[in-house]
Amino acid sequence: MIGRLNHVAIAVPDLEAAAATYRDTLGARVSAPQAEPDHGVTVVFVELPNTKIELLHPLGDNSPIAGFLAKSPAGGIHHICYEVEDILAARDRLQAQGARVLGDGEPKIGAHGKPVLFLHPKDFCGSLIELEQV
Ligand SMILES: CC[C@@H](C(=O)O)C(=O)SCCNC(=O)CCNC(=O)[C@H](O)C(C)(C)COP(=O)(O)OP(=O)(O)OC[C@H]1O[C@@H](n2cnc3c(N)ncnc32)[C@H](O)[C@@H]1OP(=O)(O)O
Ligand SMILES: [Co+2]
Repeated sequence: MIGRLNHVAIAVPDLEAAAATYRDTLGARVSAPQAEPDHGVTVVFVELPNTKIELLHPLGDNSPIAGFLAKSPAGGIHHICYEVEDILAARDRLQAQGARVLGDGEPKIGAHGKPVLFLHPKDFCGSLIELEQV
């Protein structure tokens, strides 16, 4: 069901510093910061030859990544995103197997303009999973 690795997301306490680290120290191509108010984050994309890194910083009072950064103030890997061809079919199959789909279970439009869903980390080896329909 899952396909390519779309991105790995890293929650960071200082977005500008993290972008500079990837651009200046690691020599990667990084985007300008992009506010995603529907998701409670500001994101910088790092373009790699085979995938993307998503640098995430909390936006607003109820950011879903605030608790994660409170527990890991230096930042850390927050989620991995796999591509799926049919996100509703994937959701239904996962729920039928007992997996918890986060939020109201309906896909939202993600940072790449495609529908996304999140799966509870406790159901997937301690890793938060994002599914993106491509
Ligand atoms: C930019 C848009 C989009 C894209 O297109 O790419 C994005 O990526 S948006 C990214 C941000 N959005 C989300 O993360 C949405 C889904 N996330 C959530 O709903 C919540 O973050 C969460 C996963 C339910 C966690 O909520 P929180 O309130 O922080 O934590 P809890 O205390 O309820 O956590 C329960 C349990 O899970 C552990 N946990 C939390 N976050 C993670 C994580 N990222 N990876 C692994 N484990 C995580 C947490 O430590 C708790 O464990 P215990 O302490 O053992 O109970
Ligand atoms: Co993401």
